[in-house]
Amino acid sequence: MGNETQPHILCEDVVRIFKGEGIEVQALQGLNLTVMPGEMTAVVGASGSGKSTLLTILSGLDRPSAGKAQVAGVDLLGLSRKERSRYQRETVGFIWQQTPRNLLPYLTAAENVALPMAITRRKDADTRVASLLELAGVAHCRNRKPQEMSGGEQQRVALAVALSNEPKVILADEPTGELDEHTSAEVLEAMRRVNEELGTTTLIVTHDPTVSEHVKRTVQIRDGRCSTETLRRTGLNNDGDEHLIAEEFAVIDRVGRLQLPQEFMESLDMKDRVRLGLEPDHVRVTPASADGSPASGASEETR
Ligand SMILES: Nc1ncnc2c1ncn2[C@@H]1O[C@H](COP(=O)(O)OP(=O)(O)OP(=O)(O)O)[C@@H](O)[C@H]1O
Repeated sequence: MGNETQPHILCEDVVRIFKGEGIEVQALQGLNLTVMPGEMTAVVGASGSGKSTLLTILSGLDRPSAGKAQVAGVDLLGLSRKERSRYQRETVGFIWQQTPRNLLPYLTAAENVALPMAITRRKDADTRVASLLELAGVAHCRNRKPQEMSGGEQQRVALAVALSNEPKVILADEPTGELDEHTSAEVLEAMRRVNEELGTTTLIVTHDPTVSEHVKRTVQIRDGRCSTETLRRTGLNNDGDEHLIAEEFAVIDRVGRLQLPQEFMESLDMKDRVRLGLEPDHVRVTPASADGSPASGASEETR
């Protein structure tokens, strides 16, 4: 399994620039992301924020213009063609939004799950097919072809397919994008169960904010960078009952850059420059007026 104290997903200052006729789009603008082994993380963001670009890079289908991207110790910048197909077959498993991309229409669920193992010549394929379909909650679909299954069942079979060669990391691109809320919840629940039982590191990229309710960690991507993170954990209230606690954090990178929430900036009319003050246990950020003097109501730093 390699060194499990190393991140399973590591992006450092990842930049992806698309150049067209006279225009240049910076889809990723120095993105930093670390996902440790066994974590299940959702990356959420508005349309155009760079989510698909990130997933395409992590899946080995595209390369960053600059920066470092590693998955399970594999450096995605320097992959040869052969190494890339091995990476895609054995190191990562994929679930795409469009079910035809996940499953072959003329094969049954069991045959779809067995197919990647035929390529890697696994000897335990039969028992794995049964146990993975069971784990994904679709054992009853074993002999059905995709068109004989609901959208949610197809995505859960896709999860079993993605797991067939025991990947270290599952990458899912909008896996619930074409499903209603109830069916989405079933698919996400299956993903959570797999993550808990097999410990497979899971990254879900989505614009659907309800996905956050099913994972412990949600990273918000804005303008091609990770801006905030929400961590969820269970805690006890005064009556001793368990309840969910969600805490939002700003992301700070290795050189100290962080993004202030838009609403904070608007509320205090912060633009162009701010004053920073180091306090014993926090850093103070104070708006400055255009000429550099403190904005009205803001206190001057005492020396
Ligand atoms: N091949 C490409 N050529 C030019 N620009 C691109 C290309 N792919 C993505 N972009 C641009 O990069 C930015 C990020 O796109 P990306 O698809 O990663 O966003 P997204 O968050 O996945 O959006 P959505 O949720 O709509 O899929 C957008 O401005 C997009 O127009």
